[in-house]
Parts: sequence; structure tokens; C-alpha cells
Amino acid sequence: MAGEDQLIHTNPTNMPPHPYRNNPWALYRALDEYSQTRHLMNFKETKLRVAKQHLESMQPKPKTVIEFGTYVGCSAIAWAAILRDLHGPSADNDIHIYTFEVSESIAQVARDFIELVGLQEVVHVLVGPASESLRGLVEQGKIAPSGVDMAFFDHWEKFYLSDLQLCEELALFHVGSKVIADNTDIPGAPDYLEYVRAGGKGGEGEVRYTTRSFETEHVVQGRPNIVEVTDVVAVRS
Ligand SMILES: C[S@@+](CC[C@H](N)C(=O)[O-])C[C@H]1O[C@@H](n2cnc3c(N)ncnc32)[C@H](O)[C@@H]1O
Repeated sequence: MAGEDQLIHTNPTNMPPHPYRNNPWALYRALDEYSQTRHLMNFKETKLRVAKQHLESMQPKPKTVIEFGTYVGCSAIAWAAILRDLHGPSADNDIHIYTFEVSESIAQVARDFIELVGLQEVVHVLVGPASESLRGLVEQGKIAPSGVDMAFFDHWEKFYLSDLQLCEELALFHVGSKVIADNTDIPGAPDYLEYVRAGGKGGEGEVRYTTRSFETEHVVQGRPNIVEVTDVVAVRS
């Protein structure tokens, strides 16, 4: 090999490794930092900390997360990193993040980031309205009844309540599952909050919840932003 051929061969292999390759937390932090000065919708680090504590306290350890609203994959990458930290990298084929994004072009950015950090076996991006994607996963047997350990709501707030009720209809929760929701205060999801604060639909044999609003260090419109953490305390009988 000589001349041009040699250059082509050695150049890429001599390049320094990409700083985010196989490093989910480094990419999450870089995106979070970027979001502090530029437009990027993401579940901020100060809020993620609250959610992370809840996930770490779960017994048994959570393995399956569904996420409503992927955008560029920042929070999906964080959920996968948290689960991998909890179970160790050898458990990659046993942990799953299913994340739903309506925009194909945005989903492609997320897939590229997910691949860059080496999480393509763990994070599954599904394109289309979240409710349709979720039904599809259940029909295909990819998510079993009682198979969701945590559901994260971070798409458009008008869908929070109906999509939570779809999870109930599909019997996805078990006692101890968590439902975490962003932006319930601003822009606001009042019907969702009213529902979880009432403990659910009510009535014999229905899914029941307890819920708490956690103030975070992330300030929006002069107030600490809320993360709503809801526990499933009873499932449909
Ligand atoms: C706030 S961003 C998600 C941010 C992401 N969870 C993160 O923290 O990195 C909301 C995303 O939800 C998507 N979305 C809104 N409604 C949706 C729906 N019904 N089904 C699927 N995706 C939806 C939007 O296109 C947008 O990309």
C-alpha cells in the first residue's frame, strides 16, 4: 500500500476516538448543557436527578421503560444509562427502553445519537403517534401484560391522560410501577394531574395511584419546575 491508498487507510484509523462513542452519560450531559443556551427540548439534568433516585429505589430493579416523546433521544439515552448502571452492561439484552416519536426526521437524529453511544440494542425508537406504537408493541408481544416498570410522559400534554388510560386498558402496569411526567405545571397537564391526584378512575378493581409533585432546581417563569412521580398501588383485578 502506498501514496493515496496509505493515506486513506491510516487517516480514519488514526483519528482520535469520538468523545461520545459508547459514552451515554457524556452525550446526555453535552446535550443538557447545550439546552441551557440553545433551543433543545430535554428532561433537564436537575429533573433527571429526581427521577433517577426513584428508579434506583425500585425493587426489583426496573428493566422496561416506555417513553412518550423522544425528540432527539436525550432522556431515552439517560433512562438506558440508568438501567445499565443498575444492572451492569452484561444485562443489555434484558433491559428495554421503548420511546415514541411522531416525527420521522427527529427520530432519525435520536437513532444516530443512540447508535453513537452504543445503545442501539437497548433503546428502540418507534415512529408514529405514541398510542399506535404502544398498541403495536403489545400486539407483537414485545411488551407483556404487567411488563412496564416505568412510563415517562414528555410528549404533548394534551395526550398525557388518554395515553395513561391506554396503559391501563392494555394492563401494562404492576404494583410498584412508576409513572413520571414532565411539564405537568408548565405548559401544564391539569386533567392528568387531577386524575392521578384523585388516585385514578376510581371504582372497584381499577388501577390506583398515589402521586407527589417534586419541586426541582430547574426554574421556569420564576418558579421551581415540577416533576410528577406517581406510584401504581393497585392494578385492575
Ligand atoms: C419535549 S419533546 C421530548 C423530549 C425528550 N423526552 C427528552 O427529554 O429528551 C416532545 C416530543 O414528543 C413528540 N410528540 C408529541 N406528541 C406525540 C405523540 N402523540 N406521539 C409521539 N410523539 C409525540 C414531539 O414531536 C417531540 O419531539
